[in-house]
Formats: sequence, C-alpha cells, structure tokens
Amino acid sequence: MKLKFTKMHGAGNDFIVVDAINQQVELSAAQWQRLADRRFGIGADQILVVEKPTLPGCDFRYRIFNNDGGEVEQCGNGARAFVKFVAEKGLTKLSSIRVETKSGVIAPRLEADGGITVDMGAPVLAPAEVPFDADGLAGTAQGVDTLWPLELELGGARETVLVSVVSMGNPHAVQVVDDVETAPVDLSGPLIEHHPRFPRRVNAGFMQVLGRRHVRLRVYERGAGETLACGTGACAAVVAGIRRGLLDSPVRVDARGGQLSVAWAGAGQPVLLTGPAVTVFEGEITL
Ligand SMILES: N[C@H](CCC[C@H](N)C(=O)O)C(=O)O
Repeated sequence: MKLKFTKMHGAGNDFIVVDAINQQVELSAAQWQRLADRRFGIGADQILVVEKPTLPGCDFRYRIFNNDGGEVEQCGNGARAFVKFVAEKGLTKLSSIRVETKSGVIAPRLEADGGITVDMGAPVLAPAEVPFDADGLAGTAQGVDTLWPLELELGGARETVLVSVVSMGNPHAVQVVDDVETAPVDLSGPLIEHHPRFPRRVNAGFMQVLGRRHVRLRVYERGAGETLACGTGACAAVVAGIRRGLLDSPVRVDARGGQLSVAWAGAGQPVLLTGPAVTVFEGEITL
C-alpha cells in the first residue's frame, strides 16, 4: 500500500500530515508508530490525519496520533499545520475553518500576515475532568485549585513538585521552574507523564517566568517525549500562570523550537494560540 504524506512542523514540533479524504488510510497503532519512528519510518512527534467531518457545521475532522502510536484528543501546533495543509492542497478555499477533534471543535485561521491563530476552545480546569485524581490532596494557593502537590520518586529520594493541572482537550501538568535549561525535564518528565494520579497519563510542562507577558517553556509530551514546542502545552502553561496571578494576557511563549503567542481572557473564555507552520517536504511511502 502506498501512502502520500506531507512533512511539516510548528516551531519545531514535527508532523506527518496525511490526506485521508483523497486516499484510503486505515492503519493500526503499530503502523502509525512505525511511520512516526525516526529510524524505521519517516519520523515525527505526531501524525495528523485529515478526514471529512461527521459533525454539522464543521469543515474537516482531525485525528492525531502520538509518536508511540496512541490516538489523542488535541494538538495545538498540529492545528496550525492542519489549516496550512488543507489550504495548500486546495481542500478548502476558506481561510478560517472549523475542525472536529476527539475533544471538541477548534477554529484555526490563516492571518493576512501569514501567521496562523487557532481558537483552541476554553480550558477545562476541574481536576476530575483533566483527568487528575486529586483524592486526598488539598488544592492550594489563592483559594482556588491552582496548585497540587505531586509526589515523585527522583533517584531514590521522594520529592514533591507543585503542579497546575489543565486540560486543553488533552491533559497537562505545569510547574514553574527557575531556569528551563537546568530543569530536570529528562528525569521528572517521564515520572510525571506516568504518575498514577493521571489515569490517561499527562503532558509535563516546565515554565520559566521572564516577565508578566513572557515565559520560556519546555514540555515532556505524553507519548512523544520532549518536543521542541507544544501548542496545547503553551496554552496550558499560560492559563496556569494567569490563574496563579503570574501572567497577563497575551503571553509570548519561547519554546526551544520557536516562538508562540497565547491569549486568554479568563474562565470560560477560549484560548487563542498563534504561531508558525512550515511545510518541509512531500513524500510517498510504501507500507
Ligand atoms: N502529546 C500530546 C499531543 C500533541 C500535543 C502537542 N504536540 C501540541 O502541539 O499541542 C498528548 O498526548 O496530549
């Protein structure tokens, strides 16, 4: 079976994008994983699949598979690549589209200046809906549940990190660190990803606050490891920072692979993610 694909990235978070409208695409988790493998396949953090919508009022359906082959609910950098892909491929003439995802409808828009903004919907903050098992824990800080103590076993020693839990359709645990470059991302990232209080695992964010409208962020992603940027991670970090009284919207988010901007007007309001999307090459692979 031959599969046409396009390789893209959003601030270094890289994707294989597949048009499943004009070609038959029925792959197993193992086959998705093989495609995403950087040695045995094409290589990517995530695979984005473009399908016809099933919901009224939507232009497309968007399925997302992590590097480990698992299908997930949302991908912010991927949403920008998605809207650029369907425009470049002539699958739509619209510059603003409504896209059905596993976790709801998002609205990416091609800006006149070439930038791309995505309405990622409102964050979900109730721990049980992230989902995060807060049983036995007392949420702290400012009378709202903005911080939760997470027990980690770091190299034989028990350590408690304070995380904010936020869902952008996918789960995030965000902590503030003094310096992202020296933060123990490789060590505590996987421990947080697989922490038993996250029944669907979690993306682990490490945010350094440089100013009220400027942060640096590293994310150890669920099912992909550390990526050069994480769009939903940037949204979750800014929401957490605003709720903790550390940030004011909009916020510049410096990821290792590039710069994103996140705006959020507060509870119940949508999070707007702005950033680049780049097409790297087209290809065809025989499975
Ligand atoms: N690893 C994420 C999916 C991709 C998110 C990220 N690449 C983004 O840009 O939002 C998860 O398992 O929830």
